[in-house]
Amino acid sequence: MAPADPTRSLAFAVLVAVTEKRRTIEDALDAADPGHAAPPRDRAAAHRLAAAVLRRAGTLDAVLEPFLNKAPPSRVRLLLRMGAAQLLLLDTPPHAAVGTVVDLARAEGLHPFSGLVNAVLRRVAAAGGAALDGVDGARLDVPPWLWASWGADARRIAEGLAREAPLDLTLAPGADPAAFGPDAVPLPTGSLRLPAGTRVGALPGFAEGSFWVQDAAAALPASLLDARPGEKVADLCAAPGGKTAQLARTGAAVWAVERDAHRLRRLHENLARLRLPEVSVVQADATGWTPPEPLDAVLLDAPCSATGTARRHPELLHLRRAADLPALAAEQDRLLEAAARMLRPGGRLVYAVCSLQPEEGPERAAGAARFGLRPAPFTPEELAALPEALTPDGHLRTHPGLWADRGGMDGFFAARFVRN
Ligand SMILES: C[S@@+](CC[C@H](N)C(=O)[O-])C[C@H]1O[C@@H](n2cnc3c(N)ncnc32)[C@H](O)[C@@H]1O
Repeated sequence: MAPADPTRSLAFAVLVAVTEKRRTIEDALDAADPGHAAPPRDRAAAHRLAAAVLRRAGTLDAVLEPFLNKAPPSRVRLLLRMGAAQLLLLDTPPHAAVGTVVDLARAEGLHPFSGLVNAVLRRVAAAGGAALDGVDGARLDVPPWLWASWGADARRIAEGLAREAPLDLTLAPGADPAAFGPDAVPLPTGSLRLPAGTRVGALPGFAEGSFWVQDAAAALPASLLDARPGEKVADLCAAPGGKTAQLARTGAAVWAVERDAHRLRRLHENLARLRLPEVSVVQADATGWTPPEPLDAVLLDAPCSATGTARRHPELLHLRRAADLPALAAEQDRLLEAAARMLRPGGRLVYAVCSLQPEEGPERAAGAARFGLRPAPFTPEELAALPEALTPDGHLRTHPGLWADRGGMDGFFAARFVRN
């Protein structure tokens, strides 16, 4: 029996853990490859393959359907999706895509199905790109409850989610965009964009702290807080620290508040790499934390369903449920109330979530008045670089369908308030 290819084995283990144990891709990779024993290239390839299967699962099933007489067992379906994804989405040569998945079927104890896997994938390979003709991938790849929740933007969002996300960087002051090579594109909002699949560790200036990784949309809420030198500012729910770094660069005195010890370590590491030791890092539940004195401004980047990041974390499309939202909304309200208490009268709050769900964005903002917060809408001047993200209520709303010709962006909602 041919040994299974390590990249495909790893990808399969990840897919099994995501679909059967409801793990994230990252957690599943860590469990399947403890201590990062696999070469970084294999790990990255496994991640890319698993992500492609999860991102386009509906499309892949529609392609496979005509070649199946009856529904295969779930693990066999995963193998078939892996094969079809390599053939149709990742440009893997047919002999490699089919042969490795057939070997994997045997290695995983699915011998009785290796003939079926071989026959179906050969037919998909023979059909080639034409297998995708007439398949409404945008509609099929998104669970119906999410599609319905995105209203008129659903199709554009789904089309954005179908593409791999580029790598966006926020540069430290003085870092030279030209050092990142000819493929690096400066974006109108200030981020620097590199092609999908760029390896972060290989970029110049990583160890020296010349940049941090942050989607172009994720960089907006902290800039919109407009913190100024000498102001006292809190970053609530701070790890891994992208927004803390932005705030610290303004010259404001920053408290970064994070509850989770493991994520706090990453925050410390990032701040050390970026040479931002002056940030006061606090391990605390933000709902119970009181600043030493009333604050001028607070950024609340609340925990959320994170559906806006599904380009980078396509498993979220499968893991999230509508039933998750009420508990998240209740926690977001508790955090909003706590944030309001931290502010001096006239102090500013930016509430942000990386969610596309109305329950976590506009519906939370609409109820903020009961915490003594009045709206301070963003202005067209502030969003001159991205006017399509300004809503009629003066909120920020980005989604993966925006900037389609430039590679899209994550979905974010942000609203600004002033404390009464
Ligand atoms: C959306 S992430 C924050 C991303 C971060 N602001 C950044 O830009 O890098 C949410 C974070 O909030 C933390 N968190 C969730 N609930 C919290 C609470 N009640 N108090 C403090 N931190 C909390 C989570 O551990 C997680 O690290």
